[in-house]
Amino acid sequence: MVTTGEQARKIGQAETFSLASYLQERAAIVEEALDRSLPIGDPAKIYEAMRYSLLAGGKRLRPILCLASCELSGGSIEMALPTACALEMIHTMSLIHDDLPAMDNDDYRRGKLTNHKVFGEDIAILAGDGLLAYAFEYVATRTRGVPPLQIIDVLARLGRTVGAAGLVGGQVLDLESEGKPDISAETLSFIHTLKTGALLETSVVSGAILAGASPEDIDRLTRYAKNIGLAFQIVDDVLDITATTEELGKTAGKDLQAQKATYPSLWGIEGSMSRARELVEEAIERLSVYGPAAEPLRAIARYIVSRKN
Ligand code: DMA
Ligand SMILES: C=C(C)CCOP(=O)(O)OP(=O)(O)O
Ligand SMILES: [Mg+2]
Ligand SMILES: [Mg+2]
Repeated sequence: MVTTGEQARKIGQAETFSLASYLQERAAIVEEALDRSLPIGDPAKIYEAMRYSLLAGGKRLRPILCLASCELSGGSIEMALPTACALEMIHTMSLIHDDLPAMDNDDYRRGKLTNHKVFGEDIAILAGDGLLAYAFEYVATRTRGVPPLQIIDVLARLGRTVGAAGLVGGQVLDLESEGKPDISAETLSFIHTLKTGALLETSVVSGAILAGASPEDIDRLTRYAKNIGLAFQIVDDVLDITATTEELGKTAGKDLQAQKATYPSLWGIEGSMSRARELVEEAIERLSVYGPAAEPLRAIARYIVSRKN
């Protein structure tokens, strides 16, 4: 059974749960923790490059999911905050590297020039490496109030998530699929699941593990997370076509330009959105046993399909 965290209970019982204020409040907690997590060291240049991208804004969805799932599972924000920061460090690394000329070659990210445009390709590669390594150090050295075996479990899952069995593997397949718009829906879902879904899934699951959730709860939350992970990337591909560069904070229309295999290239915009909505509805059904305490996770799932950036 799930022990409901005090905060999750309060939020769940509120008559009108406001996602906007919830996201704003949680993003502020994450923002402050990220700022504190990485002071400028020596050599200053690399720390500046790492901080430039880590603190460039963004929705902070992965850390917010981790905190929400930890609270739903009876844990506290404090327990999950180092892991939440680490998830954002890893995500930021993936964006810095994804934007490099050798990969997607993008000039803008989060409304600012990309890391390599400001610091050069050499430093951008190293800034990504630095963030990735620091993420693991940060979880290992800063997590408090959690049994060591649970911390090790989180570290192992982070490693698997970011490696060839996860994000890195997905990025390889994404690059290899360029110029092959006839790719199968199964292959495309597999690419999405690895390059984007894996980290979103680990964001949710790591929060539950830190809180000591039961295997049944971890299984339920994993199913929820797999669905929202895939839905997230489908919507990301749709937004690349329907949103403006200004809204996205990154150059719109890049997928078409690079002849990426995407959901809209296979199913069209409406077909893709209805698949994303279906996945989100299924994700929400998985949470029915939790009652009002899971309202934040339900609202985030809906937001994934309604978001504008
Ligand atoms: C963009 O993620 C990257 C992927 C994996 C599609 P995001 O929309 O969460 O970016 P941000 O962190 O800038 O909000
Ligand atoms: C998944 C990772 C690691 C980076 C972003 O993927 P995409 O290349 O599909 O997305 P954007 O650059 O459009 O954010
Ligand atoms: Mg890419
Ligand atoms: Mg890209």
